[in-house]
Amino acid sequence: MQEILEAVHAAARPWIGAGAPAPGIPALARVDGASFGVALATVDGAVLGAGDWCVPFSAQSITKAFSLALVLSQDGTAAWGRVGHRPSSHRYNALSELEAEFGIPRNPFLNAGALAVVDRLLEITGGDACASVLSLLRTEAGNATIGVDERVVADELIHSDRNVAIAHLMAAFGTLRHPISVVMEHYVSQCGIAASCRDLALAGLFLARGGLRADGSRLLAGTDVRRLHATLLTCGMYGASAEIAHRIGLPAKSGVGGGVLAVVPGRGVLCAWSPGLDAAGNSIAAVAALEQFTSITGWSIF
Ligand SMILES: NC(=O)CC[C@H](N)C(=O)O
Repeated sequence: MQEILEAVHAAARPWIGAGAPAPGIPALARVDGASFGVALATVDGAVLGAGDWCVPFSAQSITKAFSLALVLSQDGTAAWGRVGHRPSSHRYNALSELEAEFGIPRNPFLNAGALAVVDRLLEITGGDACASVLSLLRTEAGNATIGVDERVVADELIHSDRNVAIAHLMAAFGTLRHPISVVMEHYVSQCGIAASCRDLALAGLFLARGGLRADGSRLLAGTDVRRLHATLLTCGMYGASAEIAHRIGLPAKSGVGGGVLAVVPGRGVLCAWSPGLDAAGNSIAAVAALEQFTSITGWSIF
């Protein structure tokens, strides 16, 4: 497997540096565009990687899968009453679809959907939404040093007009229960969590284990894991989700920090990272790496 990850790194090399950093978060644009890492954590306890696989980067929207898992663990099927599970062809921070659909976000991985999930998580945790996501990541990854990059958070709060507009629109429709400033603070802090490919692959293993955490306790029921996987496959890579399903064939979640997390149910979790993004907001080199990995190994849900 180590050789395969090295081959994946080599195959991704022509794509490293391609694309652009996320617009509107200057701290992300300062990350070295030549960075690349890929990690694999397996259900039988192996964790390995290539390139910058132990370097922390801004997890951004990858954290949306973890906050959703926490809400699903509490609410189960009822979670889907506040947020849909249909794909969107709009950008992750679009407003028009939300207005047309009466303030109910299409899916939990759009910014609107993630704000609705954070709003519910604030209720569940008694106001500690971001801390609960951080704690889940730290415990599952076995790394207490995973933290929030406050420079990224500060930059994002300065450039948050669009997300604040989304929150106001949802508040106008009655979708949010907490003050907009509180929801925004927790959402942006959650997005600002910095973790490495290694950390994220380990932290996501409960998805590959059918909902079981590292200590053997159950985080999610089987039905909720299945629904989370289906939503990742169809919505996790934004407007490019169908294209990515075609290329990689795994439930996956990207973030504008350049990371992509992909789950191989029953086998393990992959995380690839490289900062350059395509127009949909997905890392070009990370997607190329995951495509190469599934082509070599045949690990796919199809
Ligand atoms: N796609 C992403 O990773 C978007 C997250 C980013 N923090 C935002 O709100 O715009």
